[in-house]
Amino acid sequence: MRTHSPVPAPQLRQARLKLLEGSDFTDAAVDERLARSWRRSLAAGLTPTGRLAIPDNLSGKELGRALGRNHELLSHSRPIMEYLFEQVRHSHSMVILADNRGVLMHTLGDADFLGKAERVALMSGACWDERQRGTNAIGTALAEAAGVEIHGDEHFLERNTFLTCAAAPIVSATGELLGILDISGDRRSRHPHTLGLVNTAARMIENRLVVDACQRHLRLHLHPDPAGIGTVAEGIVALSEDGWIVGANRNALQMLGLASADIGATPLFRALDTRLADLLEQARRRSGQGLALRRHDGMSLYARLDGHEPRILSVPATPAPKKDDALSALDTGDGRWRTAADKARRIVGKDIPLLIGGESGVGKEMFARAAHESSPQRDGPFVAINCAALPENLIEAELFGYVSGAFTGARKEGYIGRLREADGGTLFLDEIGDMPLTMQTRLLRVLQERQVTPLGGGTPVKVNFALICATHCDLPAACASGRFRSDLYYRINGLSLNLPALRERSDFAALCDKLLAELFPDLPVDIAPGLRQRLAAYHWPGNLRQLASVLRTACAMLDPGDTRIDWQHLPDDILAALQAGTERPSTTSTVLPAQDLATLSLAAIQQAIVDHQGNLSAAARQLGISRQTLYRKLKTGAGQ
Ligand SMILES: Nc1ncnc2c1ncn2[C@@H]1O[C@H](COP(=O)(O)OP(=O)(O)OP(=O)(O)O)[C@@H](O)[C@H]1O
Repeated sequence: MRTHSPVPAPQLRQARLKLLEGSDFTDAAVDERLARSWRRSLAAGLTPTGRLAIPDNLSGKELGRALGRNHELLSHSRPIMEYLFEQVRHSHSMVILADNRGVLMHTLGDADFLGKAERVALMSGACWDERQRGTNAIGTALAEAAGVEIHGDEHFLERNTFLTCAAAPIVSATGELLGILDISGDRRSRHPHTLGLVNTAARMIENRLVVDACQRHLRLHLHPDPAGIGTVAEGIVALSEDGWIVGANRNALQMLGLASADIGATPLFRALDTRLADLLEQARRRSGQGLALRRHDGMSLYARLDGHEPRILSVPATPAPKKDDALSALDTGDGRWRTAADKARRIVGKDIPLLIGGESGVGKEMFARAAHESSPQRDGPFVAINCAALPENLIEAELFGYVSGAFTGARKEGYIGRLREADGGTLFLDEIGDMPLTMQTRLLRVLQERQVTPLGGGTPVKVNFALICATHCDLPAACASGRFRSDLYYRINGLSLNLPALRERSDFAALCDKLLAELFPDLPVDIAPGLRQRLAAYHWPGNLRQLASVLRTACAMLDPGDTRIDWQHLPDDILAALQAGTERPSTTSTVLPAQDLATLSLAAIQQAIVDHQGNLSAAARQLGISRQTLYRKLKTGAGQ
């Protein structure tokens, strides 16, 4: 556990003996970390010459699942492990990747050493947690969350003392310990630079993971020396659209004086003497050249800005004060969503109609309900009508009601209609752009006169409701082409808000946690970190509705007692999309070009219809969209 020359074996053996006798063994031979590790080994019930209590290799099936869970880590580590192996080839060594439980995932080794290694279970599926194998580089690096070298007799178990090992942790963009990279070899092959080599390789893997996980974010590549940017020593910071640090590698945390717990909880301006808007302005002025930054203590840092330009800069750089209402209960941290909620809060109860735009499934109806529940009329009814789903010949009767015997098939006692049902509460007209023109005229009259006349005559009845409309379509364009009455458009558009598509949101992880907590309030289900990153990069044509449906299905696939969603639990269509690489590609914009998106959506819809032998309802269910939405998307080439 050192970078200088190893301590002679007899001295170490004597210190270990003292430990076993319960006397003080700490002296120059045993550094602090090694002493801690030996004590942990002893506390786990191990003795240096004792036999392993339980055979701990994972079965083939368990290993397969572990490999699935660590898919991202493995795919980024493999090329670097191969490179590393080239450096140590013919030195009786092997390169090992272990997961965050110490289970060996992948090994590359010299043939002559592999046989020896297998005898002590240095092979895929074996677990090298300290509690099972005593002090060893992999287990101890995990326990200490730091790079360590364990040489010869520093190993707690006698059977492992022929080894020399150096291991370094691999940490995710959000500070989670993902696994351990290790070089193990015959103790005679020890090289003083091995730990440095492993540490560097682990940082290279981390940098790849951070860039991959934060593809859709603006990234700051930092170093105190301009020449350090782009090297393994660079710091990488990912920023949300509203200027919060949402990911970072360990180099960056060190450069900014932050801890991993600060990721997601720190705005950029708290770490650096700049705000996101100033940074972007500087980047624009210096077009492509490096940026000069300063920490609050005056230390200079140089940076390069990479990734996507935020689309919205007008969001507040500090989080809005926590509001205890139904809208804040839906707030999972996205800047654009929060801005929309703040605006909605200002108009509720003020007789200003709200018009909510956004793609299908972004949560327009949930937003409308929450706006109602955050309003003074929250104790009144919330009446939701989907204008696209109502058959044209029934819509009039449904909305305005009718008197007894108004038409064949009408209820004997008549019907007051949905508009009157909303009296004293909120009327939510979903897909208002799909309302037939004749109906638009009647609705406009109701909104102007504030009274409803039922079909078949009868006296007009006063109504009083707050109005919220939602649409996926471009209403100004519909007005221009005569499909929507512009006087109605102005009447319903007191305040218009656009909710962001899921792929544009910066709070994917928090959103998943919220959905999972809602689905399983009593079970702490989570998503394997690698998979979560890939899901975050997917383009989600069905938005939150699709995400909720995928998580629901994945949860249903969990074995009893399992609480982690991984690749094998995903529905086939998502799995295929992720494997085919149809996640959001890293373009220079946070949003896919509309044309590409339409093509992808259409392809996904057509595939779903084929998968379900033409059954549109089943295809819509699989995609997590309504049947009407599926029809519409087919009609428009998946454009809206
Ligand atoms: N904030 C949220 N938290 C949790 N789940 C949400 C949220 N918003 C939406 N969802 C999920 O997405 C589904 C669709 O939401 P909603 O019906 O509000 O979307 P929409 O934009 O009105 O869709 P459409 O345009 O197709 O009518 C909900 O049933 C719910 O499962």
